[in-house]
Amino acid sequence: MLNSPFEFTEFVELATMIGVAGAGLYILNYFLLQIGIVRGNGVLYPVLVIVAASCVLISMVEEFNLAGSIIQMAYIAISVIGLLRGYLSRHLIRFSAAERQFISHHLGSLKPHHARKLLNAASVQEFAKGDILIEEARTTDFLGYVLSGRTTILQNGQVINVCGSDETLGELTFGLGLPATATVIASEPTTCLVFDNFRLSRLLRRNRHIDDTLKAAHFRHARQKLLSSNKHTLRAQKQPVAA
Ligand SMILES: Nc1ncnc2c1ncn2[C@@H]1O[C@@H]2COP(=O)(O)O[C@H]2[C@H]1O
Repeated sequence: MLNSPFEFTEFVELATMIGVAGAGLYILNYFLLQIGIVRGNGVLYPVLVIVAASCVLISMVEEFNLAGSIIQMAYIAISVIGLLRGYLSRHLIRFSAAERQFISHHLGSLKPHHARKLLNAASVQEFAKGDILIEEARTTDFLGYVLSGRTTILQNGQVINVCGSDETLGELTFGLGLPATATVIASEPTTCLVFDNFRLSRLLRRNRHIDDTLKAAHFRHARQKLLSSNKHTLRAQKQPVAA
């Protein structure tokens, strides 16, 4: 209880200062969001909103305002929901064995909740020996990661390379929108993680970080393929020509 008018005035001043600090925090937080320093779906933004709203709410003890209190309590509740949702999506994520194989080879740096979003656009598909996965010169919508099996890469009907497990196929057309550089045929029963082009493109448009990580993985992979293709060419050149 406040015993004297002096203490009451001090309390009012303290409450006002807390309210002003809360207002300042609201403005700062919003400014940081707009200039891209904090992310709306990160942890810092809702935490600062909770602190700011609590400060403004405390300042209303001195002069109650129903509409203002409702707004502050709603901000706190919505931020807590956002934090809970983020926590659950980060900690209750499961991956199948096939998905873990893909992540460990391609997306080691991607956070699990981002990897989950990416893999929600993929499904496991089986291909029989002789199935054509990609046709040269066509604008294919096949983007796949080989989980097991073997594929032959042909250009103008000539074998230029072979690709097996842990290799990606169709990444050039997917990234550039240009016709496929080669034909890809399953040379034995092959299992792939195949991405749904539409869902994946929509996700990458919305999430720059996943887009950058996937592109970097494709770029690294293209280098590996170039090296293996060069080896394949050198081996073919060393083979004696049949008389
Ligand atoms: N020399 C090569 N070695 C391995 N894979 C290749 C080679 N050339 C093309 N490819 C793959 O075959 C795919 C054909 O479609 P894309 O051009 O989209 O992407 C190509 C690569 O994934």
